[in-house]
Amino acid sequence: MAFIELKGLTKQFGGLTAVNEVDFEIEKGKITAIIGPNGAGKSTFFNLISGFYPPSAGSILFEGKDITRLPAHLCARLGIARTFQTTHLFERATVLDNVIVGHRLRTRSTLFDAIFRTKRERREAQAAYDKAMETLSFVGLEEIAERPVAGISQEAKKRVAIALALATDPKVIFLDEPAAGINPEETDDLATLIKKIADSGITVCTIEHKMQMIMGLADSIMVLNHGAKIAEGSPAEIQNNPVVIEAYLGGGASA
Ligand SMILES: Nc1ncnc2c1ncn2[C@@H]1O[C@H](COP(=O)(O)OP(=O)(O)OP(=O)(O)O)[C@@H](O)[C@H]1O
Repeated sequence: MAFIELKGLTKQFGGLTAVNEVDFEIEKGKITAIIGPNGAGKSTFFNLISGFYPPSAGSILFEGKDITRLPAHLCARLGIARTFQTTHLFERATVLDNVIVGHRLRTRSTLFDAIFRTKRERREAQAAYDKAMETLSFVGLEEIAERPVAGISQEAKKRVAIALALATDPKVIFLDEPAAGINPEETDDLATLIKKIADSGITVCTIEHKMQMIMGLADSIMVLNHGAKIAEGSPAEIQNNPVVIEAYLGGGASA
């Protein structure tokens, strides 16, 4: 049984087919990258597998269970987490409070518990705090836990976004362009963190434009172009694939 199996995955927006009959498997414990030229359908594909858009056709199996039409919050409960752009963070809240929100998704106190501070609510609040601190330590942000997000670097914000997803104890984490907008040295540091996540047993699937980073990091790569899968394989196979080179260079170029 494949860990995640996609069959004929398709998404249409009006007359435009953004993702076109993609068959793909994501292997447990590995780092998989989705790449492709601008407008290839990467973000749409990402939104389909993390439950943010229902597909127009096709199916998604997670550990053998059909999750094709499962909404995002229920996908999260099964262990599927995704990051959002750093613009989704609460800038005026602390790093720690941002991550606690991620953990709370998984706890179950009702409004009654929250108002009357029941034992269960207090227990859950403590668990959320402990989990957030553990996650911040994992991503290397323990020392700035009490700082407002507004005052930290862009690279630290990227780590907060990842910590938020990790706080839900996922089996798989989907990263949306984790290295966009940061410098080469920070990109290397982030690649080290992504490797650490995979080494801890969490499957990683990432969209990224930074080719050099992906080639050194991914176990396998899937290439989308005009919504269709045009190649998949190891970084070496993808780098030497003439169809991929053609898609990126627009044909004709001999580079
Ligand atoms: N919500 C939407 N409504 C209509 N069209 C959309 C929507 N989202 C994406 N598209 C279109 O689907 C196609 C694929 O877009 P998508 O954003 O998935 O590509 P991408 O590979 O992520 O691009 P980029 O690398 O530029 O972010 C594009 O033509 C885009 O205009």
